[in-house]
Amino acid sequence: MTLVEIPGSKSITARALYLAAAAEGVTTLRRPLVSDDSEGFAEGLLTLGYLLDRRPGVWQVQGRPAGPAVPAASVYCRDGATTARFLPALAAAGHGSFHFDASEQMRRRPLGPLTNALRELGVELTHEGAEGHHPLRVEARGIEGGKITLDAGLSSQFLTALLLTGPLTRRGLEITVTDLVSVPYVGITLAMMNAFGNPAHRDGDTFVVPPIPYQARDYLIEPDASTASYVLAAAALTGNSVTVPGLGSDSLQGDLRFADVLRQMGADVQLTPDQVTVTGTGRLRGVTVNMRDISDTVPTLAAIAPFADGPVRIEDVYNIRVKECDRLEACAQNLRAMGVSVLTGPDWLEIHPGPVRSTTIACHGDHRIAMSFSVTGLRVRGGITLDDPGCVRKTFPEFHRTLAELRASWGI
Ligand SMILES: O=C(O)C1=C[C@@H](OP(=O)(O)O)[C@@H](O)[C@H](O)C1
Ligand SMILES: C=C(OP(=O)(O)O)C(=O)O
Repeated sequence: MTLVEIPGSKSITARALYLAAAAEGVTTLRRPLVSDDSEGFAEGLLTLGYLLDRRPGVWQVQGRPAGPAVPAASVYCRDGATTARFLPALAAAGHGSFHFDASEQMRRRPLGPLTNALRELGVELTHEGAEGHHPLRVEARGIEGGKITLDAGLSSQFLTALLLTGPLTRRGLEITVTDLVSVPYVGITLAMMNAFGNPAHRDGDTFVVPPIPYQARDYLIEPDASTASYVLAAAALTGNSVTVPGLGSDSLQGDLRFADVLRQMGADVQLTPDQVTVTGTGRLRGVTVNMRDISDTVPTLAAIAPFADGPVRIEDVYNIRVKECDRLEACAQNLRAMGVSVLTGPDWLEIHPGPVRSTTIACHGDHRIAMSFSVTGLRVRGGITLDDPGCVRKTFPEFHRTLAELRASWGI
């Protein structure tokens, strides 16, 4: 059995930073993720005038329930959709003139349902380029609050941004969703809002957020379940064993359900409240899985699928086409380049077992494509080459070292 320390959850770090910034008092965050996404989020807060002290393993944030501490700022959100979607909503609840922009990759990703909802709430917001995309300008004068409807069928982050902002409005928010993907991420949002003192809750298709202020606290960030998927998949694929401490049945993260997919495929999975162990059994069965709730792990499953004993069909994942890249096409393209037979539809892909040959993976600047196909490389003669190995910095800067250490401990 090999113990692997996985860095903190990107989603929980982003929410914790938002909640800490909006709370009354000083919050201490323990084991935050240190990566391009979370540093981009923290630097966005610094640009908005919040006070942050970042030491190894412990970040402290001085909360400001009134909103940004500066009258004007220009925030660069890098590639991070949590930064690019949560911070404009935070700024809108304050007072001042705020400009937001992001990388080319992030500029292409949708924002419209969120910015339309903010406008519906009375926020003066203009898109400077394409409508519904970064860059944008927010003239913030606080938010009164009230009832809105939202289409979160392309991204749950639109809903999370509004939920997090609800307690900063004067009357609170009632948000009715007409569609919603990535539901477990909304569960993380509500659980963390509750942990910071706001009793936000879901009532059918409506989310209710009373205008009750957040309170600062001490908060421990769990390891990232999507990041863990690579080492868990590596164990299942190579017949080895991996334990991830700090991530077990007590986790807030839906992506830990990826371990259930590995179990369904034949791996041995042991889950305790605070750790998960996956052991490969030498057998990987073909499966059909609906991954709407856990779509960040689609590339991980696609990457081990050719070694299953039957087709692997992944369904209901339309929104992976609007992630860092069109992940459905990127998975299919790279698998085909390795000689694997793949069928795709608007929201599904089906991968057929067969021999896999060495190739250069087109990462499309997407950390998950790079990390997933690095796992495939463990079973390919000659390995695989990545055209952009550095893109893993978005969520897991130490990925290549961690994988090399695993290989060394397993002798492969
Ligand atoms: O709220 C979050 O932290 C996230 C929600 C999910 O996005 P979508 O809701 O866009 O699917 C997920 O893919 C992303 O990595 C992180
Ligand atoms: C989709 C992802 O990131 P985000 O949407 O937060 O940029 C991801 O990390 O897989």
